[in-house]
Amino acid sequence: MGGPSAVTLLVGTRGSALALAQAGDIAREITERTGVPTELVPVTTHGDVSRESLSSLGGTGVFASALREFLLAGKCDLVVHSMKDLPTAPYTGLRIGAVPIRADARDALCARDGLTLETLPDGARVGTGSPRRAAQLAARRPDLVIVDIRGNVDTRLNFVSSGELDAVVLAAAGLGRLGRTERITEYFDLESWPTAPAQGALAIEVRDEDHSDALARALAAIQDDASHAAAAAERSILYRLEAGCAAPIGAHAIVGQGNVTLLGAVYAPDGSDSLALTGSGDVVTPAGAPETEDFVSLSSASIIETAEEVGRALADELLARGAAALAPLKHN
Ligand SMILES: NCc1[nH]cc(CCC(=O)O)c1CC(=O)O
Repeated sequence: MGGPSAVTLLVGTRGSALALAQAGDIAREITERTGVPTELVPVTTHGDVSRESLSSLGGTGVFASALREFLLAGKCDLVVHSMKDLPTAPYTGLRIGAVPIRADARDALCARDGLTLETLPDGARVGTGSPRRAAQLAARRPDLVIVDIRGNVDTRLNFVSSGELDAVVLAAAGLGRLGRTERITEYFDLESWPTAPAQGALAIEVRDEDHSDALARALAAIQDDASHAAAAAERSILYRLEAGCAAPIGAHAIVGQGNVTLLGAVYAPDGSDSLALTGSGDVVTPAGAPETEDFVSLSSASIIETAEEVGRALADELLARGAAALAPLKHN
């Protein structure tokens, strides 16, 4: 075997413009920070080619499974997922090796003529494929006509340019990665409009047993503990509720020095009711330990575990207060 300089890390990604943009960013960052060469390997998934709505596809895992099989088969060394599209159940043989610094977690309105949610005319047509966004829209503006749409980011923006819809709601992160933020007419703040668990975060998935030196250096170079812990806290709500990425659930975590705070909200699909709770916990790190590589990974694991515990406790509280009666939570 050659040394790390003889290895090229193969980065598996979906073939959509958004997936290629984010995987390209990660591949470039790995090479810049470690000197390890990287190469993108696009894989087509059922979620990319299907014209069915996200809710009818079932949501959970339609984008992830082809990539995961590709990785397990050894056809690439790591895959880049939008973390919000990644099912929360552990996948045998794979693990999340790193979560890089999270992008903007907010949702954004892209409306015609600079309109905002408040200034859209009565009965305006607003597109989204997400039951959570539909519920949040209906809660604020019951008069809106919510249209179930699918397609990649540019396809959805085109519904507005063509005049077919008055507005669409999209993730600010995706718009940013594609250089489309000039289409945003309003950002929704996370306290009143929490978004999908882990929205804006990427998950780098690797094979459990792959401990190659080049891969370990790549993962360490892009890992961001606070982003990982925040996304993990939000996702553990979904995991505990046995819900999928299509469930009408919003979450927003903030991981600061020594503390994690978490907001979780469950919506009735028609927006008529919702339940929002907050929780928090102290982040435990082994105090005074030297900053060795072992210390870094030990402290990551401990921050992430604490964050997940906060998410589980919040999910239990949501259930105790009737979340399951508000919305269909369990994925199929
Ligand atoms: N559901 C599709 C999807 N998956 C990831 C993103 C981009 C945002 C992100 O990386 O979290 C989007 C588009 C959107 O929701 O507007």
